[in-house]
Amino acid sequence: MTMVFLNKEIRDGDNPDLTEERKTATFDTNKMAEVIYGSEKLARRRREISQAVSLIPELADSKPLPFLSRNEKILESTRKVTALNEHLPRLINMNDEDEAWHIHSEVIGFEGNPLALHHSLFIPPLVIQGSDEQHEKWLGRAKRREIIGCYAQTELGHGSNIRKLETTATYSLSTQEFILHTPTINALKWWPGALGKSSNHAVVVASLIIKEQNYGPHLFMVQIRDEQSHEPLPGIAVGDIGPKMAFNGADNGFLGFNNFRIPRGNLLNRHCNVEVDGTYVRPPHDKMNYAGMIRVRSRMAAEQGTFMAQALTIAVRYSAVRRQGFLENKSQEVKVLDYQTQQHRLFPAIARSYAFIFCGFETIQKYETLQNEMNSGNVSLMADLHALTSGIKSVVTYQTGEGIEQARMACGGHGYSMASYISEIYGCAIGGCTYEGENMVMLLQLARYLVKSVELAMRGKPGDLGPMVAYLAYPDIKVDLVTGPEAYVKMFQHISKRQSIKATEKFHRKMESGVSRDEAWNQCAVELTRASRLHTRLYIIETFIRRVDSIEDLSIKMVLTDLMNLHLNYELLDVASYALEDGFMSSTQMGFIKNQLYSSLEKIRPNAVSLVDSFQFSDLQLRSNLLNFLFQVLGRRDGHVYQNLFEWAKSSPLNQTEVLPSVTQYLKPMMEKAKL
Ligand SMILES: CCCCC/C=C\C/C=C\C/C=C\C=C\C(=O)SCCNC(=O)CCNC(=O)[C@H](O)C(C)(C)COP(=O)(O)OP(=O)(O)OC[C@H]1O[C@@H](n2cnc3c(N)ncnc32)[C@H](O)[C@@H]1OP(=O)(O)O
Ligand SMILES: Cc1cc2nc3c(=O)[nH]c(=O)nc-3n(C[C@H](O)[C@H](O)[C@H](O)COP(=O)(O)OP(=O)(O)OC[C@H]3O[C@@H](n4cnc5c(N)ncnc54)[C@H](O)[C@@H]3O)c2cc1C
Repeated sequence: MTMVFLNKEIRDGDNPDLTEERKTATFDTNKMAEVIYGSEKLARRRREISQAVSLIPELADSKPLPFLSRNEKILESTRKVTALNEHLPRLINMNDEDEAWHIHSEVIGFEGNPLALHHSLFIPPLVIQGSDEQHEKWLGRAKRREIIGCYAQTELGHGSNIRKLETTATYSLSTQEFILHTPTINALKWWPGALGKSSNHAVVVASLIIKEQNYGPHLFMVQIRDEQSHEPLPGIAVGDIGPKMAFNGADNGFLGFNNFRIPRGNLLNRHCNVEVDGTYVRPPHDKMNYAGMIRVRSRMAAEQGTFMAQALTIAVRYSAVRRQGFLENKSQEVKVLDYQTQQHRLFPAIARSYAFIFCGFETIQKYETLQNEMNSGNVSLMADLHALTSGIKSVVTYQTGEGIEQARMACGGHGYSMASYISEIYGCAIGGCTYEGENMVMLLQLARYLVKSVELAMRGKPGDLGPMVAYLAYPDIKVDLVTGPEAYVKMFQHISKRQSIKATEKFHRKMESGVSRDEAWNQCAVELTRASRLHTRLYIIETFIRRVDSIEDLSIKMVLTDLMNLHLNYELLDVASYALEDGFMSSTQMGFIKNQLYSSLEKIRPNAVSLVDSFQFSDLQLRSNLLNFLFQVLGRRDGHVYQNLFEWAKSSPLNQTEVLPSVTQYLKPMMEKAKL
């Protein structure tokens, strides 16, 4: 029987320790899901989709994924994604990217699949950079999945420094074609997802050469495999790059061109062009060809926030059923969730998950505004959003990695087992520190923007600062943290401003002492990245406060206020040394922050399970309950962990036979030999 209590679904037969947690929570998890996902409709749609997926057996994993070999993983992810495509139009709104993302994560898990990049990195650059005529030619085919594509930018020798990509696209005046060529091994495309074995088309980024002049990286639509035989076309070398830390259900690949010709019309030319006579038509912004990367980065905060939320759902539920050690009552061991250290490990990460998701919705909206403006020829918002998303991408991926690793450790030994699924989530999430721009490189991009802003403020032009950096010109007025969130923001603004100014001044001093600009920049790089992180963390705090301010439901507002206070105190404590250094923060204030932090942990404790339940991840999504399989495992909603761990172990392929060949071939002879 299911009893609904503030929508927390207390189910007969659930582990009583979890039931107890759900009963004591002070808010309605459906209402919280509406805040997390943006509206009642969006949250409800997620539940409906999860429910629909759970009723379609062919969308379930046919075996536990960690027991599969690489080939089996690719076969399984391809089976599921093609089966899913058959059902999609019935299950989701096909124009809704969030619904598509959600359903893929239910069905595929974190292993990746050969069509993931088709939708997220092949179609979007075609939409952004392709002309109407090019949309006519390829977009329909791509959307109907008549062709499969990927995004091939990174090379063996260059990823971060796009300007130095070595793949060339040389315009031939005589044939009006581009000749794609890979001049060296280093110039092989390397890493693109789904390139290795699955795609037959690629958006290829290559340096455009016209009459021996290099115009820098441009995007080209390239067919790489025959549509019938799927064999590589003559002049193309393509294959898989081998197993990776995660994403092993996907075929990241390499690609080389041997003077491979494509028509002039294959340069994606909505914003730039090469005329028949070789005249180059410039785009409205120098970095227009990088716009697709801003798009992906703008989605990463919400994406990474949900990755961390999944690991935390597993760890918090498990911590509520895991009993070990004693507190006051010596007759019953305590739930490990009652230990302050466990709370300190998990609750700030829950707060960050919420913060990243809220911040993510704002950045996605900002990108949509940019996209609309770009479509009408206005590129003035690009620089701001590039700077902002560069910082956010770097901070959230790093902190998500930290949070997931804490979740793993919080599960003790069982966290280390793949039965927890946390290692797979971790491998996928921390890829984000590297893909879409290596974190240090992107922090330094934001630092360029901060340094310029400080210079403007120093030149007495604070009016020229955008709203995101206006605080760089604010006067330093001491704050009383007791007054609430605004005081925390002001304290953080002071810290961030001071670090940006210090780094800029150091950079200037270096140059004044005769060091070249680039060398001076490098000698200040650590300080500059610190400024970028502080600026970004301040921005995330502000978005959290804005979101909580906008909530009307009192019970939700109260628990989110607790979570926000935890976030404010945890973040400020983490960077307090910057404010102690110049006396802006006193040691009394430092003590106040710590006490607030500990009291926030206590306030959140009764709501912890419901805070993670509110993300409403299905057991399938957490790989914690596979259809047709009894085992699975740590994050399961019903909390029956131990018997399912035992089922999991019994299902290991190693246990399908009592005596393994490793024993008969090697251990037995060794032991026999030792007896002689
Ligand atoms: C549920 C389970 C699901 C699982 C799936 C989850 C996730 C997905 C899985 C896997 C990942 C998938 C895909 C990954 C794809 C990729 O990684 S694609 C490759 C991405 N590559 C990069 O991001 C490369 C990073 N490098 C760069 O972007 C540029 O090289 C860099 C910006 C660092 C430098 O460019 P450069 O041309 O050299 O510029 P400068 O440094 O000289 O700067 C000049 C000015 O240009 C401004 N600028 C730079 N970029 C932009 C931009 N995009 N927009 C606007 N302006 C830009 C820069 O600010 C400088 O301005 P100022 O001179 O300071 O004014
Ligand atoms: C899971 C995954 C999926 C991917 N998918 C795709 C894809 O679909 N398509 C695609 O084209 N690419 C893809 N990539 C490639 C990815 O975009 C690049 O690996 C990434 O941009 C980093 O570039 P890099 O490998 O050249 O790192 P490098 O730049 O070589 O980084 C190595 C080190 O050098 C440092 N460094 C480099 N430059 C600077 C600098 N200027 N200042 C300071 N430090 C610096 C970095 O901080 C880092 O510590 C993927 C990568 C991964 C891991």
